[in-house]
Amino acid sequence: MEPRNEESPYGSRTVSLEETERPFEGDEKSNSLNSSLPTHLPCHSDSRWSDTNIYAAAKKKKHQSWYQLPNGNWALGKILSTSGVECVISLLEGRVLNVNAENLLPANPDILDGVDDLMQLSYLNEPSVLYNLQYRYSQDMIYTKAGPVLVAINPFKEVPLYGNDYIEAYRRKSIESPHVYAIADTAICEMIRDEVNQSIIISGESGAGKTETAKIAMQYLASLGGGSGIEYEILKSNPILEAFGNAKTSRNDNSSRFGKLIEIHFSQTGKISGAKIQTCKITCFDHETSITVAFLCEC
Ligand SMILES: Nc1ncnc2c1ncn2[C@@H]1O[C@H](COP(=O)(O)OP(=O)(O)OP(=O)(O)O)[C@@H](O)[C@H]1O
Repeated sequence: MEPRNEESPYGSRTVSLEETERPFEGDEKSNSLNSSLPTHLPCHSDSRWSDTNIYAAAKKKKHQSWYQLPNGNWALGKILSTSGVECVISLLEGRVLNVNAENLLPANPDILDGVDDLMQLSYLNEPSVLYNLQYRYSQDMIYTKAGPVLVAINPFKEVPLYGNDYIEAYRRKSIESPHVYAIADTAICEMIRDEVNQSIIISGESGAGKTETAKIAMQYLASLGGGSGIEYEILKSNPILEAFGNAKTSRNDNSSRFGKLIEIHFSQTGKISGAKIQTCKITCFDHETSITVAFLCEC
């Protein structure tokens, strides 16, 4: 997460809260997001976000809204009334607050809960994105698209999303859910169709799951075969490299202490014909690593 933007309308403003005894009538969306959201959320004062202003949203339809609590968490609530810049909002947890409208962001209708592409959200603001990712994650849907980008959330447990059946289904395109297999498949198809080299960039903070994601993508590419068993040699190089270059850190028991650039070469027929793995030193910032593993699929 990026540090809080001090110029954000939500960052430095002191919010006065007036709680009343008004009972809350309940609502559909879970309020579990409130406690689990990070306390330091980046906010946007950019004009791009001005169309998400609560006035516009509240006037169009009586949407639920996100209210950023003074501790930085987002809480879902329903606007009861607006007067000038002030709004009365009823939070799911039961509190009714008198808040500045600029501290509110519109929430999406329930029908958009859990959409598999964030681009489908009517309101693409931060709490809505986080809510959608959390909603999917709670159902073991760890992959979500953000247009052409795949967002992967580390499940820290086995999820039944991998293996030959899934690989076959993604190859036949009988599954459309976002997945690393789908990304690898697109790269292969576009490489063959356009005869242009493809790259898959995997980035994230330490422990985010980059190395595992890279292995999953390689598993898919290896399933395309190479004829000489080269694809299995590529996969088997992982534990050897990890034995030399990984170490336990406070964030990850199996943390890569080097960056990796893996080139996979393909024949004209789309079979793996070779590979080259380059390692590079990673830069550490405050004991964190943010490395990028890049795949180059070359024909
Ligand atoms: N898709 C996944 N399914 C199950 N567990 C996962 C998955 N991705 C990551 N993990 C778990 O998270 C741990 C950390 O993942 P990984 O080593 O890939 O992180 P990383 O981003 O490469 O970290 P570093 O930058 O420190 O090397 C793995 O050892 C594994 O236990």
